[in-house]
Amino acid sequence: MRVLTLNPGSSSLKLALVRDGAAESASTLQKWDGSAPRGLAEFADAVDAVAVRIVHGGNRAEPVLLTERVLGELEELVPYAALHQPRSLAIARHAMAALPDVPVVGCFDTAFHADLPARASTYAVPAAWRREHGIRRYGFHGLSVAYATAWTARLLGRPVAQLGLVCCHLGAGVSVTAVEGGRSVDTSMGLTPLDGVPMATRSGAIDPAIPLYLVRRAGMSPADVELALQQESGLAGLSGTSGDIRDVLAARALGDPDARLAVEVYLHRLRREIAAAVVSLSHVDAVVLTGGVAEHQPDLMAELVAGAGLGLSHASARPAAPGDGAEGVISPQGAPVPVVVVVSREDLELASQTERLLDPTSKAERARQVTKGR
Ligand SMILES: Nc1ncnc2c1ncn2[C@@H]1O[C@H](COP(=O)(O)OP(=O)(O)O)[C@@H](O)[C@H]1O
Ligand SMILES: CC(=O)OP(=O)(O)O
Ligand SMILES: [Mg+2]
Repeated sequence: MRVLTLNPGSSSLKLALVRDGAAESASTLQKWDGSAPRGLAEFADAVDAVAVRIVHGGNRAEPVLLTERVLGELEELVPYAALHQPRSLAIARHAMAALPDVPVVGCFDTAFHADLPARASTYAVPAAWRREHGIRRYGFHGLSVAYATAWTARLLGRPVAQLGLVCCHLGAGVSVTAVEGGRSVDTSMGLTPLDGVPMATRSGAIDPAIPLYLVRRAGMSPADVELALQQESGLAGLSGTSGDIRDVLAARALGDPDARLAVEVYLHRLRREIAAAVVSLSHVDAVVLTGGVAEHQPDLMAELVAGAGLGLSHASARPAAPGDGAEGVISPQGAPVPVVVVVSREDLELASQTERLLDPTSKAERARQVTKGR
Protein backbone atom coordinates (compact mmCIF):
# COMPACT_ATOMS: atom_id res chain seq x y z
CA MET A 1 0.00 0.00 0.00
CA ARG A 2 1.25 3.52 -0.84
CA VAL A 3 0.46 6.07 1.85
CA LEU A 4 1.06 9.81 1.76
CA THR A 5 1.69 10.88 5.36
CA LEU A 6 1.09 14.44 6.58
CA ASN A 7 2.52 15.38 9.98
CA PRO A 8 1.64 18.89 11.08
CA GLY A 9 3.67 19.85 14.18
CA SER A 10 3.96 23.14 16.01
CA SER A 11 7.10 24.15 14.11
CA SER A 12 6.95 22.21 10.84
CA LEU A 13 4.90 20.20 8.35
CA LYS A 14 6.43 16.87 7.41
CA LEU A 15 5.33 14.97 4.30
CA ALA A 16 6.39 11.46 3.29
CA LEU A 17 5.47 8.83 0.77
CA VAL A 18 5.56 5.39 2.38
CA ARG A 19 5.23 2.21 0.32
CA ASP A 20 4.67 -1.10 2.14
CA GLY A 21 6.26 0.21 5.32
CA ALA A 22 9.32 1.93 3.77
CA ALA A 23 9.62 5.67 3.07
CA GLU A 24 10.24 6.41 -0.62
CA SER A 25 10.53 10.17 -0.24
CA ALA A 26 10.16 12.76 2.50
CA SER A 27 10.24 16.51 2.89
CA THR A 28 9.82 19.01 5.72
CA LEU A 29 8.46 22.55 5.60
CA GLN A 30 10.37 24.25 8.45
CA LYS A 31 8.83 27.23 10.24
CA TRP A 32 5.52 26.23 8.62
CA ASP A 33 2.80 28.90 8.90
CA GLY A 34 -0.15 26.49 8.72
CA SER A 35 -0.93 27.09 5.05
CA ALA A 36 -1.84 24.18 2.78
CA PRO A 37 1.08 22.66 0.86
CA ARG A 38 0.82 22.97 -2.91
CA GLY A 39 0.67 20.01 -5.26
CA LEU A 40 -1.24 17.43 -3.17
CA ALA A 41 -3.59 16.75 -6.11
CA GLU A 42 -0.59 15.41 -8.04
CA PHE A 43 -0.54 12.38 -5.72
CA ALA A 44 -3.97 11.22 -7.02
CA ASP A 45 -2.58 8.27 -9.00
CA ALA A 46 0.46 7.70 -6.78
CA VAL A 47 -1.18 6.84 -3.45
CA ASP A 48 -3.79 4.44 -2.04
CA ALA A 49 -4.40 6.48 1.12
CA VAL A 50 -3.47 9.65 2.97
CA ALA A 51 -2.63 9.54 6.70
CA VAL A 52 -2.89 12.73 8.73
CA ARG A 53 -1.43 13.17 12.20
CA ILE A 54 -4.19 14.68 14.33
CA VAL A 55 -2.93 15.77 17.69
CA HIS A 56 -6.15 15.43 19.70
CA GLY A 57 -8.54 12.52 19.21
CA GLY A 58 -10.37 12.80 22.53
CA ASN A 59 -11.12 9.29 23.81
CA ARG A 60 -10.45 7.56 20.47
CA ALA A 61 -8.04 4.64 20.76
CA GLU A 62 -7.83 3.85 17.04
CA PRO A 63 -7.30 5.69 13.74
CA VAL A 64 -10.44 6.62 11.82
CA LEU A 65 -11.49 7.25 8.23
CA LEU A 66 -12.08 10.99 8.05
CA THR A 67 -15.47 12.31 6.98
CA GLU A 68 -17.03 15.74 7.49
CA ARG A 69 -18.93 14.31 10.47
CA VAL A 70 -15.73 13.06 12.15
CA LEU A 71 -13.96 16.36 11.41
CA GLY A 72 -16.86 18.19 13.06
CA GLU A 73 -16.38 16.07 16.21
CA LEU A 74 -12.63 16.71 16.18
CA GLU A 75 -13.30 20.45 15.79
CA GLU A 76 -14.78 20.42 19.30
CA LEU A 77 -11.34 19.49 20.63
CA VAL A 78 -9.69 22.67 19.27
CA PRO A 79 -9.61 24.35 22.71
CA TYR A 80 -7.65 21.33 24.05
CA ALA A 81 -4.85 21.72 21.47
CA ALA A 82 -5.08 25.29 20.29
CA LEU A 83 -1.71 25.39 18.51
CA HIS A 84 -2.08 22.07 16.70
CA GLN A 85 -5.68 20.94 16.17
CA PRO A 86 -6.74 23.71 13.73
CA ARG A 87 -3.68 22.97 11.59
CA SER A 88 -4.32 19.20 11.65
CA LEU A 89 -7.95 19.67 10.63
CA ALA A 90 -7.14 22.23 7.93
CA ILE A 91 -4.59 19.93 6.35
CA ALA A 92 -7.00 16.96 6.52
CA ARG A 93 -9.70 19.00 4.79
CA HIS A 94 -7.22 20.15 2.19
CA ALA A 95 -6.17 16.54 1.47
CA MET A 96 -9.82 15.43 1.21
CA ALA A 97 -10.56 18.22 -1.29
CA ALA A 98 -7.38 17.71 -3.32
CA LEU A 99 -7.71 13.89 -3.44
CA PRO A 100 -11.48 13.20 -3.39
CA ASP A 101 -11.12 9.54 -4.46
CA VAL A 102 -8.42 8.65 -1.93
CA PRO A 103 -9.31 7.61 1.66
CA VAL A 104 -7.95 10.08 4.21
CA VAL A 105 -7.27 8.57 7.65
CA GLY A 106 -6.80 10.47 10.91
CA CYS A 107 -4.21 9.00 13.31
CA PHE A 108 -4.15 10.44 16.80
CA ASP A 109 -1.32 11.49 19.13
CA THR A 110 -3.65 10.80 22.04
CA ALA A 111 -4.61 7.23 21.02
CA PHE A 112 -1.46 5.60 22.47
CA HIS A 113 -2.43 7.01 25.88
CA ALA A 114 -6.13 6.07 25.69
CA ASP A 115 -5.70 3.31 28.32
CA LEU A 116 -3.77 5.39 30.87
CA PRO A 117 -4.51 4.03 34.33
CA ALA A 118 -7.01 6.21 36.20
CA ARG A 119 -4.39 7.18 38.80
CA ALA A 120 -2.34 8.78 36.01
CA SER A 121 -5.14 10.24 33.88
CA THR A 122 -7.16 11.82 36.69
CA TYR A 123 -6.55 15.39 37.84
CA ALA A 124 -7.37 16.08 41.48
CA VAL A 125 -10.13 18.56 40.68
CA PRO A 126 -13.87 18.56 41.47
CA ALA A 127 -15.86 15.61 40.10
CA ALA A 128 -18.15 17.96 38.15
CA TRP A 129 -15.19 19.33 36.16
CA ARG A 130 -14.11 15.81 35.24
CA ARG A 131 -17.65 14.63 34.47
CA GLU A 132 -19.04 17.64 32.66
CA HIS A 133 -15.96 19.15 31.01
CA GLY A 134 -13.85 16.07 30.17
CA ILE A 135 -10.99 17.35 32.34
CA ARG A 136 -8.39 14.55 32.33
CA ARG A 137 -4.86 13.82 31.19
CA TYR A 138 -4.92 12.75 27.53
CA GLY A 139 -1.20 12.74 26.64
CA PHE A 140 0.33 13.47 23.21
CA HIS A 141 3.21 12.46 20.88
CA GLY A 142 1.71 8.94 20.88
CA LEU A 143 2.64 8.17 17.26
CA SER A 144 6.26 8.97 18.00
CA VAL A 145 6.26 6.98 21.26
CA ALA A 146 4.63 3.95 19.59
CA TYR A 147 7.29 3.90 16.90
CA ALA A 148 10.17 4.47 19.36
CA THR A 149 8.88 1.67 21.61
CA ALA A 150 8.81 -0.87 18.78
CA TRP A 151 12.23 0.26 17.48
CA THR A 152 13.81 0.00 20.95
CA ALA A 153 12.38 -3.50 21.45
CA ARG A 154 14.03 -4.58 18.21
CA LEU A 155 17.32 -2.92 19.19
CA LEU A 156 17.34 -4.63 22.60
CA GLY A 157 16.17 -7.92 21.07
CA ARG A 158 13.33 -8.17 23.59
CA PRO A 159 9.55 -8.45 23.14
CA VAL A 160 7.69 -5.18 23.71
CA ALA A 161 5.49 -7.00 26.24
CA GLN A 162 8.46 -7.35 28.66
CA LEU A 163 9.80 -3.82 28.47
CA GLY A 164 9.63 -0.86 30.82
CA LEU A 165 10.71 2.30 28.95
CA VAL A 166 10.98 5.99 29.71
CA CYS A 167 10.36 7.58 26.33
CA CYS A 168 11.23 11.28 25.90
CA HIS A 169 9.99 13.08 22.77
CA LEU A 170 12.17 16.15 22.37
CA GLY A 171 11.05 18.33 19.45
CA ALA A 172 9.50 21.77 19.45
CA GLY A 173 7.02 20.09 21.84
CA VAL A 174 8.47 17.96 24.66
CA SER A 175 6.92 15.07 26.58
CA VAL A 176 8.04 12.12 28.70
CA THR A 177 6.03 8.88 28.72
CA ALA A 178 6.36 5.78 30.89
CA VAL A 179 5.70 2.74 28.67
CA GLU A 180 5.16 -0.69 30.21
CA GLY A 181 4.45 -3.72 28.03
CA GLY A 182 3.87 -1.43 25.04
CA ARG A 183 1.23 0.66 26.86
CA SER A 184 1.42 4.20 28.15
CA VAL A 185 1.13 4.11 31.94
CA ASP A 186 1.92 7.78 32.59
CA THR A 187 2.86 10.82 30.55
CA SER A 188 3.83 14.42 31.17
CA MET A 189 1.48 16.20 28.75
CA GLY A 190 -2.06 16.60 30.02
CA LEU A 191 -5.46 17.86 28.93
CA THR A 192 -3.49 19.89 26.39
CA PRO A 193 0.07 19.76 24.99
CA LEU A 194 0.97 22.70 27.26
CA ASP A 195 1.62 20.53 30.33
CA GLY A 196 4.90 18.96 31.45
CA VAL A 197 8.43 19.99 30.46
CA PRO A 198 9.23 23.51 29.13
CA MET A 199 9.30 23.44 25.31
CA ALA A 200 10.49 25.70 22.49
CA THR A 201 7.81 28.33 23.16
CA ARG A 202 5.44 26.59 25.63
CA SER A 203 5.81 26.95 29.39
CA GLY A 204 5.13 23.36 30.41
CA ALA A 205 3.62 22.85 33.87
CA ILE A 206 3.45 25.95 36.08
CA ASP A 207 1.71 26.69 39.35
CA PRO A 208 -1.98 26.77 38.30
CA ALA A 209 -2.40 29.93 40.37
CA ILE A 210 -0.09 31.93 38.06
CA PRO A 211 -2.66 32.53 35.27
CA LEU A 212 -5.29 33.42 37.90
CA TYR A 213 -2.91 35.90 39.46
CA LEU A 214 -2.13 37.49 36.08
CA VAL A 215 -5.81 37.84 35.19
CA ARG A 216 -6.92 39.18 38.59
CA ARG A 217 -3.95 41.28 39.64
CA ALA A 218 -2.03 42.20 36.50
CA GLY A 219 -5.13 42.92 34.41
CA MET A 220 -4.21 40.53 31.61
CA SER A 221 -6.97 38.91 29.56
CA PRO A 222 -7.25 35.08 29.54
CA ALA A 223 -6.45 35.18 25.80
CA ASP A 224 -3.23 37.16 26.42
CA VAL A 225 -2.17 34.74 29.15
CA GLU A 226 -2.85 31.75 26.90
CA LEU A 227 -0.92 33.26 24.00
CA ALA A 228 2.06 34.00 26.24
CA LEU A 229 2.08 30.48 27.74
CA GLN A 230 1.84 28.88 24.27
CA GLN A 231 4.08 31.09 22.18
CA GLU A 232 6.26 33.34 24.35
CA SER A 233 7.36 31.02 27.14
CA GLY A 234 9.59 27.93 27.35
CA LEU A 235 13.08 28.28 25.90
CA ALA A 236 11.95 31.41 23.99
CA GLY A 237 10.69 33.18 27.11
CA LEU A 238 13.73 32.19 29.15
CA SER A 239 16.41 33.05 26.60
CA GLY A 240 14.91 35.82 24.48
CA THR A 241 15.66 33.76 21.35
CA SER A 242 13.17 32.05 18.99
CA GLY A 243 13.12 29.02 21.31
CA ASP A 244 14.74 26.79 18.68
CA ILE A 245 17.33 24.88 20.71
CA ARG A 246 19.97 25.67 18.05
CA ASP A 247 19.57 29.40 18.73
CA VAL A 248 19.61 28.89 22.50
CA LEU A 249 22.77 26.76 22.39
CA ALA A 250 24.46 29.27 20.06
CA ALA A 251 23.67 32.10 22.51
CA ARG A 252 24.93 30.01 25.44
CA ALA A 253 28.17 29.31 23.59
CA LEU A 254 28.67 33.09 23.35
CA GLY A 255 28.29 33.35 27.14
CA ASP A 256 24.70 34.67 27.27
CA PRO A 257 23.51 34.16 30.90
CA ASP A 258 19.81 33.96 29.94
CA ALA A 259 20.55 31.21 27.44
CA ARG A 260 22.60 29.38 30.09
CA LEU A 261 19.71 29.54 32.54
CA ALA A 262 17.26 28.46 29.80
CA VAL A 263 19.22 25.26 29.14
CA GLU A 264 19.60 24.60 32.89
CA VAL A 265 15.85 24.92 33.43
CA TYR A 266 15.07 22.77 30.37
CA LEU A 267 17.40 19.96 31.44
CA HIS A 268 16.38 20.13 35.10
CA ARG A 269 12.69 19.88 34.32
CA LEU A 270 13.32 17.12 31.80
CA ARG A 271 15.27 15.10 34.38
CA ARG A 272 12.45 15.60 36.90
CA GLU A 273 9.94 14.19 34.42
CA ILE A 274 12.25 11.25 33.66
CA ALA A 275 12.44 10.52 37.39
CA ALA A 276 8.65 10.83 37.65
CA ALA A 277 8.20 8.34 34.79
CA VAL A 278 10.54 5.87 36.53
CA VAL A 279 8.22 5.66 39.55
CA SER A 280 5.32 4.75 37.24
CA LEU A 281 7.16 1.65 35.97
CA SER A 282 7.77 -1.65 37.75
CA HIS A 283 11.24 -1.80 36.12
CA VAL A 284 13.22 0.34 33.65
CA ASP A 285 14.93 -1.36 30.71
CA ALA A 286 15.90 1.78 28.79
CA VAL A 287 15.56 5.54 28.56
CA VAL A 288 14.64 6.45 24.99
CA LEU A 289 15.36 9.89 23.50
CA THR A 290 13.59 10.79 20.26
CA GLY A 291 12.47 13.88 18.26
CA GLY A 292 14.48 16.58 16.46
CA VAL A 293 16.48 17.67 19.53
CA ALA A 294 17.45 14.10 20.49
CA GLU A 295 18.39 13.31 16.93
CA HIS A 296 20.45 16.40 16.15
CA GLN A 297 21.97 17.50 19.48
CA PRO A 298 24.19 14.65 20.77
CA ASP A 299 26.19 16.94 23.09
CA LEU A 300 23.03 18.22 24.79
CA MET A 301 21.83 14.62 25.19
CA ALA A 302 25.18 13.75 26.83
CA GLU A 303 24.67 16.74 29.19
CA LEU A 304 21.12 15.58 29.98
CA VAL A 305 22.21 12.07 30.84
CA ALA A 306 25.36 13.12 32.75
CA GLY A 307 23.37 15.19 35.23
CA ALA A 308 20.39 12.90 35.58
CA GLY A 309 21.53 10.50 38.33
CA LEU A 310 19.15 7.53 38.38
CA GLY A 311 22.02 5.25 37.36
CA LEU A 312 22.08 6.77 33.89
CA SER A 313 25.41 7.31 32.20
CA HIS A 314 26.78 8.43 28.88
CA ALA A 315 29.73 6.85 27.08
CA SER A 316 32.74 9.13 27.67
CA ALA A 317 34.04 8.54 24.16
CA ARG A 318 31.32 9.30 21.61
CA PRO A 319 30.10 5.90 20.37
CA ALA A 320 30.44 5.17 16.69
CA ALA A 321 26.73 5.15 15.88
CA PRO A 322 25.08 8.24 17.39
CA GLY A 323 25.98 11.69 16.21
CA ASP A 324 24.01 14.35 14.39
CA GLY A 325 21.22 12.56 12.58
CA ALA A 326 22.14 9.07 13.84
CA GLU A 327 20.60 6.69 16.33
CA GLY A 328 21.64 3.94 18.70
CA VAL A 329 22.75 3.30 22.27
CA ILE A 330 24.61 6.29 23.78
CA SER A 331 25.30 4.78 27.21
CA PRO A 332 28.48 2.78 27.91
CA GLN A 333 28.42 -0.96 27.36
CA GLY A 334 27.04 -2.71 30.43
CA ALA A 335 25.33 0.43 31.80
CA PRO A 336 22.55 -0.58 34.19
CA VAL A 337 20.00 1.41 32.19
CA PRO A 338 20.78 1.81 28.48
CA VAL A 339 20.07 5.22 26.97
CA VAL A 340 18.94 4.98 23.37
CA VAL A 341 18.52 7.67 20.70
CA VAL A 342 15.80 6.89 18.14
CA VAL A 343 15.11 8.97 15.04
CA SER A 344 11.41 9.85 15.25
CA ARG A 345 9.51 8.19 12.40
CA GLU A 346 5.94 9.32 12.86
CA ASP A 347 5.62 8.84 9.06
CA LEU A 348 6.14 5.07 9.36
CA GLU A 349 3.74 4.84 12.30
CA LEU A 350 1.11 6.89 10.41
CA ALA A 351 1.42 4.61 7.37
CA SER A 352 1.33 1.45 9.45
CA GLN A 353 -1.78 2.53 11.40
CA THR A 354 -3.49 3.50 8.14
CA GLU A 355 -2.64 0.19 6.53
CA ARG A 356 -3.94 -1.64 9.60
CA LEU A 357 -7.26 0.23 9.31
CA LEU A 358 -7.74 -0.07 5.56
CA ASP A 359 -6.13 -3.43 4.82
CA PRO A 360 -5.67 -5.50 7.98
CA THR A 361 -4.60 -8.57 6.02
CA SER A 362 -1.89 -6.85 3.94
CA LYS A 363 1.54 -8.45 3.60
CA ALA A 364 3.29 -5.45 5.18
CA GLU A 365 0.89 -5.49 8.11
CA ARG A 366 1.37 -9.23 8.71
CA ALA A 367 5.16 -8.76 8.59
CA ARG A 368 4.87 -5.91 11.09
CA GLN A 369 2.87 -8.06 13.50
CA VAL A 370 5.53 -10.79 13.36
CA THR A 371 8.46 -8.35 13.87
CA LYS A 372 6.77 -6.58 16.73
CA GLY A 373 5.77 -9.83 18.39
CA ARG A 374 2.30 -8.39 19.00
N1 LIG B 1 19.96 20.17 13.05
C1 LIG B 1 18.67 20.28 13.36
N2 LIG B 1 17.70 20.21 12.41
C2 LIG B 1 16.40 20.32 12.74
N3 LIG B 1 15.94 20.52 14.00
C3 LIG B 1 16.84 20.61 14.97
C4 LIG B 1 18.23 20.48 14.69
N4 LIG B 1 18.86 20.60 15.86
C5 LIG B 1 17.94 20.80 16.81
N5 LIG B 1 16.72 20.80 16.29
C6 LIG B 1 15.50 21.01 17.07
O1 LIG B 1 14.48 20.09 16.75
C7 LIG B 1 13.22 20.76 16.77
C8 LIG B 1 12.35 20.12 15.75
O2 LIG B 1 12.11 18.80 16.16
P1 LIG B 1 10.86 18.03 15.59
O3 LIG B 1 10.78 16.73 16.30
O4 LIG B 1 10.96 18.02 14.12
O5 LIG B 1 9.75 19.04 16.12
P2 LIG B 1 8.24 19.29 15.71
O6 LIG B 1 7.71 17.99 15.17
O7 LIG B 1 7.63 19.65 17.02
O8 LIG B 1 8.21 20.39 14.71
C9 LIG B 1 13.51 22.21 16.43
O9 LIG B 1 12.66 23.05 17.20
C10 LIG B 1 14.94 22.39 16.86
O10 LIG B 1 15.01 23.04 18.11
C1 LIG C 1 1.90 17.57 20.64
C2 LIG C 1 3.08 18.39 20.25
O1 LIG C 1 3.56 19.15 21.04
O2 LIG C 1 3.55 18.18 19.01
P1 LIG C 1 4.83 18.87 18.34
O3 LIG C 1 6.01 18.52 19.18
O4 LIG C 1 4.91 18.26 16.98
O5 LIG C 1 4.59 20.33 18.33
MG1 LIG D 1 6.71 16.59 15.92
